[in-house]
Amino acid sequence: MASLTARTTRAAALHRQAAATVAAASAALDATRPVPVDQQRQYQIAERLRSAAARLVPGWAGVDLGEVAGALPPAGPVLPSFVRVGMAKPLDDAGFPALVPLLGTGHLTVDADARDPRVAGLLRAVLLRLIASAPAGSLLVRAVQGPGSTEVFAPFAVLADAGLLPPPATEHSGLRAVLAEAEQWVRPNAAGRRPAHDRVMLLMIAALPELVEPADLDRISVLAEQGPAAGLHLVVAGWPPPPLTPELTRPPLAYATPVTMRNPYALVGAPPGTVLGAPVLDGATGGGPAAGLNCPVFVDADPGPELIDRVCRERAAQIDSGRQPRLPDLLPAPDADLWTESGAEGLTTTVGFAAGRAVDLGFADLTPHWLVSGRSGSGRSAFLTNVIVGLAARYGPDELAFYLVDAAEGESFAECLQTERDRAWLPQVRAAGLEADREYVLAVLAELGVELERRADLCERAGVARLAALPPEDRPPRLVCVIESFHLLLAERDRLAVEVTTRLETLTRRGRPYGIHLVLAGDGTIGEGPTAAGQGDTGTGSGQGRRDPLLGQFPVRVALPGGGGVLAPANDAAAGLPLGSAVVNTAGGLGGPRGAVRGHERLVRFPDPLEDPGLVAALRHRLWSARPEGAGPPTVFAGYARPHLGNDPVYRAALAGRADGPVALLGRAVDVPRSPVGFPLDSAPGRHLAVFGATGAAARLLATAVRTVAAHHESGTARFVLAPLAAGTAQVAAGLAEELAERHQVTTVDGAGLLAALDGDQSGYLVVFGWDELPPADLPPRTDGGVGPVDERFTAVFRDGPARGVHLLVSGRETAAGAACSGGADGPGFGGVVLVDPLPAQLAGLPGDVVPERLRPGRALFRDVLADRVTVLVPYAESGVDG
Ligand SMILES: Nc1ncnc2c1ncn2[C@@H]1O[C@H](COP(=O)(O)OP(=O)(O)OP(=O)(O)O)[C@@H](O)[C@H]1O
Repeated sequence: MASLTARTTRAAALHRQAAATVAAASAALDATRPVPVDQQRQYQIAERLRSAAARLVPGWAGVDLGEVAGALPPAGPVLPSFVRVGMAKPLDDAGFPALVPLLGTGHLTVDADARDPRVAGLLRAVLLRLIASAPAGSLLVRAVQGPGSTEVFAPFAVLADAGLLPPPATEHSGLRAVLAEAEQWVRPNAAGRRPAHDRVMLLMIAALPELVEPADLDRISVLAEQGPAAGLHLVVAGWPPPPLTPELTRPPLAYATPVTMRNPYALVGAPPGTVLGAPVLDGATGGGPAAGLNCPVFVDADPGPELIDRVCRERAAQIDSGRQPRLPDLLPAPDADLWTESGAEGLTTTVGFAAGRAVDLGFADLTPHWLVSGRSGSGRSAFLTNVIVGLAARYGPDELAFYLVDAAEGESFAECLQTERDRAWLPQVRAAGLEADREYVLAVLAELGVELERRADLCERAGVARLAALPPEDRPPRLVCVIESFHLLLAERDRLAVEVTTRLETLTRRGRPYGIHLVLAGDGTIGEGPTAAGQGDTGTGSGQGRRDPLLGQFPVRVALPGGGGVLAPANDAAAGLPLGSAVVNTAGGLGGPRGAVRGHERLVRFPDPLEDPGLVAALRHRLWSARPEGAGPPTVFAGYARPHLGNDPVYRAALAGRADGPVALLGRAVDVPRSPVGFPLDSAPGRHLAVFGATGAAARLLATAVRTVAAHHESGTARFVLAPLAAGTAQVAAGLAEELAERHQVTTVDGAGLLAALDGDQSGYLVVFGWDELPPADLPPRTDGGVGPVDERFTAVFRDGPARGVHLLVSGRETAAGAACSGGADGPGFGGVVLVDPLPAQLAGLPGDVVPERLRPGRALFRDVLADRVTVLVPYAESGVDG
């Protein structure tokens, strides 16, 4: 016990002795303050240096921060090369700004760290000057603060959201992460060249964290050597580190201007590559005399949190509002070669700008599908157009193909497609659906499903798991399917909605390795977030708190104004977004702690591509001119339009005498290739056609079908008997008769005449407008007591008419459809039945589970009874052949 007490007493005495020695040494060192030799000359030199400094650093980098008030000076046009660290005072009443070179030249070290409040103040002043004078987005800052210096960067916190200054690292691990980032910044590229950054990175270390290791110090030394040539500059307080052990002893940093803290002033050493004045005693480093500024420098005081906060807020706002990007900012340089990018590993384009930096987003393994949401007028079309033209400018048709679908009214994708005024299209677009039916969307998804299987098969045969592993010559292009106004597809929760969802689930789940990508865009009701209508539900009925299986396949979420629903419920990053901005999140919408920097989320600004419509048109023409030889335009399905018979390839072939047997053409299918829908009138039993619907609409569709049948016959080789039995059909029949009579034999008859026409054995087409008007009043009623025109003479036509070249082509009211379809008890009925604008109840009465539950107005359903197939179609425009 006695010896312990003695040891403690001795230790205390030694401590007191050491403290006294330090105090004495400090006083002695302070007494070495350089004394001016010639006072008069000092005044003159100080004056000259003051005006030189004002010229060298005219703005924020040199201003007296204590005098900044009212309106803040603007940022400079370029990054400042020098920055003020304090006032050099050769005499008490003569001083000049002490400037040190930093950005573009080297580094700054301070021997004490930021636990010394003067050092903390100096660091804040230097950082404030640099941030305030740097043009928006040109300076990135990374900060490290160790124990006792944890609040150094706190007043700069608002810069975190602008992406300029992430929260400082405080732990050893954070230091290592920052060093790794800085090393990445200076790392030579594959060609061995230093990276040519368009920005500068500033790494500020206010104090080294605890537990730093010799290897960390070595990394800092190496960064100092490599940094200036690669746009990295260091400000390190507490360097050289205290030489506690030989392992922790380090020489001054390369290219650094050293500042040595004294009391109450500091000494500024010679900047890299220069010698200043006479040697000063560099007692702090123990390194003996070193060239430096031969007078004391009073380092700049802490600018105070108010000024820092004001400046940072203003700069953050400026960066945020920034220069409004324009479409060319998103595109490759106009004089760059076209289509140089490979899509093997993915597709990438610039979608906007954050803090003055381009934000790229792509379709790749980790980001295979995107969900884009925004209220009407939020710039959704603008955002999508930017993406489409951005990709089209980078990847040629060998690398990329688009399917573009918009379910809503509007002019979407018009910039990508041929129009009457401008026949140029984007050569990557395969098919487009405007104001598309839900059936069209389903057809697109079905086509993609077939393509998925084909690609899976291709990969399997090549023994690879991904498209990217195929040899370039065998690798099909990546497919990007954009479905705009997606919310309309699932608004009705019927069978079709379920089918759409199921197909989407398959495609999104399995499409990734095969280069099939989906972009679903919709209003604020899609998604899982608080503003989404379904609260965790795409409309598929899979909500109730469970993760929606479809949405789960979309790691990329883009929230435009009003579209916060695609972000996670707790992520309100999209609240209050202005037009022209979007939150781009690549983590399925997940947020993170407020204020923390979210590497997976960016608030971007994007341009209105049509601000200058000539730009998109010029690009479209350039890409179109470069299209592969023989490439045709995309097939465009416009849901608002009626197809023209004159454009139908089958009809054209018939007119040119190149068609096979006679076919009654009905319209174009609601499918991707817009297939002509026709019913062949060959000699097989049941080759009779019935069209049911409102009298006028059914009659007109029938008349057009009859025209197409006539076109299949050489002049004078066909006979037509027209029977306009239903009220209001005479005019249609008369128009048709007049037209047909130019090339064929035509007779117009009443009910009795029709029956008489059945008596002969001549071949021909019996065209009845008003099938449900049979039997006519002037004939005796049916003998079997039933309704409808079953009569033994009709029975014979049904049974063996086609074999004799006799076909029934009839129209009737929708109410007659059910009774007529069976034809009669004795034989096959109509082999082809068209329902024009059918009601849901009529559809429900049809056999088969592929029949839709309801159709959009202006559509018809064709049931090929003989082939057991159902097709939704758009009937031809009633003007017939105006092509
Ligand atoms: N980045 C932008 N900056 C400024 N204005 C924009 C921007 N993007 C779009 N706009 C303008 O906003 C309006 C709506 O844009 P857009 O048509 O792209 O939105 P939308 O969400 O598709 O709307 P809607 O669904 O009603 O068609 C247009 O007048 C467009 O010119």
